[in-house]
Amino acid sequence: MSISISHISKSYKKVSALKDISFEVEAGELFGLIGPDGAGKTTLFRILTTLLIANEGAATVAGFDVVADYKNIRKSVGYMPGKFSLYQDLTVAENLNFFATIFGTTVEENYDLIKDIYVQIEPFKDRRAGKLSGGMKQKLALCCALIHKPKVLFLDEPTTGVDPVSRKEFWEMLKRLQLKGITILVSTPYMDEAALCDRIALIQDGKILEIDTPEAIVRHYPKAIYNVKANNMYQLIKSLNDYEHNHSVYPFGEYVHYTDSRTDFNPKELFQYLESNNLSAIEIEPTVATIEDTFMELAK
Ligand SMILES: Nc1ncnc2c1ncn2[C@@H]1O[C@H](COP(=O)(O)OP(=O)(O)OP(=O)(O)O)[C@@H](O)[C@H]1O
Repeated sequence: MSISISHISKSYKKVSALKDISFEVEAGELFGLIGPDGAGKTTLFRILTTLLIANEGAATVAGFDVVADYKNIRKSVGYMPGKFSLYQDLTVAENLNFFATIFGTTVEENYDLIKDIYVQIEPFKDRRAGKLSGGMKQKLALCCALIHKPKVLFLDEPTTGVDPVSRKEFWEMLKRLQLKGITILVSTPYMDEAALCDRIALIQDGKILEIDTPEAIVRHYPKAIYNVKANNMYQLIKSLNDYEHNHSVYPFGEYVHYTDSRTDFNPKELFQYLESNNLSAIEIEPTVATIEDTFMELAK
């Protein structure tokens, strides 16, 4: 077991950020914490990386208790916070050397681990970190979090604000790091990234809604789901929301995802209803649920 969290709660005065959270992450797992802004992801990361103390509960990381053994945890984990936290006035190379030095190691000693990532930012090694693009900053931050060869890597929303190509590359890098035996806990508000994890925990308002593999989470979706389209998106959503039999309605790309409250739902009936609401070019097709659908259903 690489991370074990048992009944953790944390409040900031009146705000209850985490409410009785428990789950475990296996050694070598790529585990995703999926939830919207304010769900409590950063608070949990800060507790696990010993920067914050929980009000209740206990947790261990790499076998060490987050309170009693905090010094050992700091040596064994890498943490990439959500906000860029490297030294903006130091160059790429200086930042990396700095982090290696404070962990009592050298860039050369662990170069193998970061090589794949570092070669991409090496052409800019003399550029100040503050002057890098978003994707470059993210790669440098990842190199700095890895430079002491951590057993467990914590990545808090590493792809927020990063372009789609860099996001894809980043996840490919994570998969390669996982193959090197590093346990990874990564948080993201992007549901498409959830599918790339071995297991995920869906979190909202400080509570875990479900924990499972992405495939199983989608399989547990309880309803038949439909892609609905028409000539006027705004009017379509309004009409569906007004439809007395709707169970859920929300925009999903160019479609609206619709579920019906009845077990004997007939799409033709809905078609006629939409027509009577002056909509045209209507399409109603069954579709498969995504993690986002499951999240919306559980969060209802
Ligand atoms: N230092 C603080 N003082 C008061 N409230 C806080 C503090 N830090 C976080 N909170 C509140 O705790 C809740 C959880 O915040 P947290 O930052 O852990 O969520 P998050 O899932 O990481 O979201 P985000 O991506 O917005 O940071 C939110 O309601 C937030 O406003």
